Amino acid sequence: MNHNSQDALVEVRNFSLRYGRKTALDDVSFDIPKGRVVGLLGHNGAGKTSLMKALVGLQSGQGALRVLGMNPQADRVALLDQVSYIPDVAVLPRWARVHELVTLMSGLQPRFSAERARTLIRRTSVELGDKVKALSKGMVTQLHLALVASIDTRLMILDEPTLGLDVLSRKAFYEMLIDEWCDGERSVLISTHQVEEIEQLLSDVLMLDQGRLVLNLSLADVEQRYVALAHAPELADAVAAAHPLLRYRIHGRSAALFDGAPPQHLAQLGERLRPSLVDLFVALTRKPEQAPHGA
Ligand SMILES: Nc1ncnc2c1ncn2[C@@H]1O[C@H](COP(=O)(O)OP(=O)(O)OP(=O)(O)O)[C@@H](O)[C@H]1O
Repeated sequence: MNHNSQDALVEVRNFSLRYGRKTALDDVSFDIPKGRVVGLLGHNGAGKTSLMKALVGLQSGQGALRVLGMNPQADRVALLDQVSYIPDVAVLPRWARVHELVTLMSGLQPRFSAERARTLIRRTSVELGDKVKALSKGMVTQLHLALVASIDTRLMILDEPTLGLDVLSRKAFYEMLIDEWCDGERSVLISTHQVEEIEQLLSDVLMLDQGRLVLNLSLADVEQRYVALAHAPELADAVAAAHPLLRYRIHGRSAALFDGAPPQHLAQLGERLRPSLVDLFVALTRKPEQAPHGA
């Protein structure tokens, strides 16, 4: 995602963030242009939440951040009005009824459209007369998305929004996000551990590994750059000698993942496949001691 910074909604340059002696983000740089759906992937503790908090000015660090042309630390109040942010521990007031939340938001948020919120809530299984405390976890998440998507902003930041939801609720959440939010102008940055589910939605991917950005690529470029090669088991030694990033199995077949084209003699003997984001994630973020001793 190295685009003309003029239309970047987010610009991060050499950004590091420490908690005491613990480095949570280490010299991270990337842009998010408009119209993107960017997945932020990383193991537990990789720095995803720290990065998202920094982008909305809730955490400070060293380096340069610009979000919607603003400095998140200096312009935090103005920025929080213009970014739709759902933190990982999002809570809605339990005592309220849904229509009361809509009224409350209208009073608090100048860019909030109550009419749009009611329309979006009608898409969910939540009723306007329901009490928040009577809703299931999945319903609360849908409601939260409906409320946040009714704020007219250009950037949505979602920190593990579907944590704890079943597969149908997750699907409903993502459908609403794509249908109601992504219009080619707005962008969304979304962190998740459910890599397989979100892969089809993403235009770009950022991978963090222990605070370092190990991948920043569009999905189209991922496909160009990385090659998965399914091969006969007899070729295992020859494949290992070519130093793939990962040796694993695809649909029960031996396979290897290469950064760039595999050597010609191997490419001819194997079948080139599209690597999945999960496989790439594993390859780029595993610790050396986790490397298998044979595929
Ligand atoms: N308030 C804090 N004080 C000290 N260390 C912290 C604090 N918040 C996070 N950390 C540390 O910073 C690192 C990054 O944490 P962060 O929450 O950003 O990771 P994450 O990728 O969001 O993880 P998860 O997927 O588990 O939510 C971790 O090592 C964590 O222990």
